[in-house]
Amino acid sequence: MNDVTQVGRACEKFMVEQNDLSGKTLFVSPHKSIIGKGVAAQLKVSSSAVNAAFVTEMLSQVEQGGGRRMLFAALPFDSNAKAYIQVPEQVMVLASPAADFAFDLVLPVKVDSVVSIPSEECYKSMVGHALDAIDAKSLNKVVLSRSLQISAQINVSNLIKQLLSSHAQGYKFAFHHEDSEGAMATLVGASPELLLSKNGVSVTSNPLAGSIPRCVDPEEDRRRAQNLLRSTKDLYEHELVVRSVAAALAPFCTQLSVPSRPSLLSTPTMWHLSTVVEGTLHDASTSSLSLAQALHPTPAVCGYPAEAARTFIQQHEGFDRNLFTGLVGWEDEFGDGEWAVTIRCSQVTDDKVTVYAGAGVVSGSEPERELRETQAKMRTMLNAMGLNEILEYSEEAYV
Ligand SMILES: C=C(O[C@@H]1C=C(C(=O)O)C=C[C@H]1O)C(=O)O
Repeated sequence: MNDVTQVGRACEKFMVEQNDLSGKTLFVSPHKSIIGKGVAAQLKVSSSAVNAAFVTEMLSQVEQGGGRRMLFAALPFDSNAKAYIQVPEQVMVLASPAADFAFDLVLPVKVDSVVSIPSEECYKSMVGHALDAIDAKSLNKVVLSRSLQISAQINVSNLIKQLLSSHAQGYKFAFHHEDSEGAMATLVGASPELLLSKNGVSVTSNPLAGSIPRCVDPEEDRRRAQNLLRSTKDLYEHELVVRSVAAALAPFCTQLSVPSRPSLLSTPTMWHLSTVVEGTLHDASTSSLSLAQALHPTPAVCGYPAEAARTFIQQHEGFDRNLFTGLVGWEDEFGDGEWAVTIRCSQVTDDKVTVYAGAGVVSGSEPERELRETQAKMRTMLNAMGLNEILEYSEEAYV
């Protein structure tokens, strides 16, 4: 693989110099940027058919310029839905750009219509139903989401540049694919959540759960963060996720380190409870994607118990999550790779963009606050598109 340090800030230069990033596949983590040009092979298959042997076979069949052979993939929330795999003709591995370069972008975007599916009122009543199911002991946690379907023409290249310049941390991605209606689409996002990374025998997962929107007033912002760290409801919501991640990784590991308390992680719009789980694999050849699939969907995006939560989501959400709350990332021919949870993202087509967000519901959750949480999470994408005015947002809910 290219020496990331030698390449230095070449990626930043690359990003700035390119007028159009829209044709390229990107996965930019805090450490390195993987950029794919051209398409040597691509597949759209049922997610349940994707496994390590499948990926090895696909990589072995293509010619690829660059160092190690690599592929990108995006897998859906639902294992019966389609997964997308793409082997680029050429791959560049570069240092990640510092997020302090500015773009004079975001031209006004003309919005023809905005529809929330489900509507905000329906979202709140769905949270109410979930609380009834939790009271009745049918489940402990369910993550409920909604989508904003916006008729507008979004410049994907500008959107990616905005996300790169405003999110130094986290995982920025752009993945081009043919959507369920056969239209060209791009999954674009800046996810704060690492499902799994694997390098040799080392594995890391960084589940997030338990969240509160940030505040422009620094004192209030700090107060919210401290309240989150002490919130029994959020600590419980978080613990369910960490337990499940640790249990899924344990069979593959000789050693696993799981901190006993979460720490805080921030994005420009949110505070999250965060735990970094680190392990050592029995077998260095276990592929990153197969490990990521063993974890997915964690209770951070589905719920607990998983089956009851999945059924609740199918019966109530009323829209197709598709790649939202799935996973996106890359893997090389040795099985090393990085997989982010596809949250804080949008699906962009020629004339439409869909923005998604969800929130975990446990005993003690309140419908209005969960709705506010989805609004704050949607701001990651809306701000980057220059559509900050679309949602009415009230700070009052947190005073
Ligand atoms: C579902 C989303 O986020 C997930 C839910 C979280 C929560 O409920 O606290 C936090 C991080 C994510 O795991 C989203 O951002 O849309």
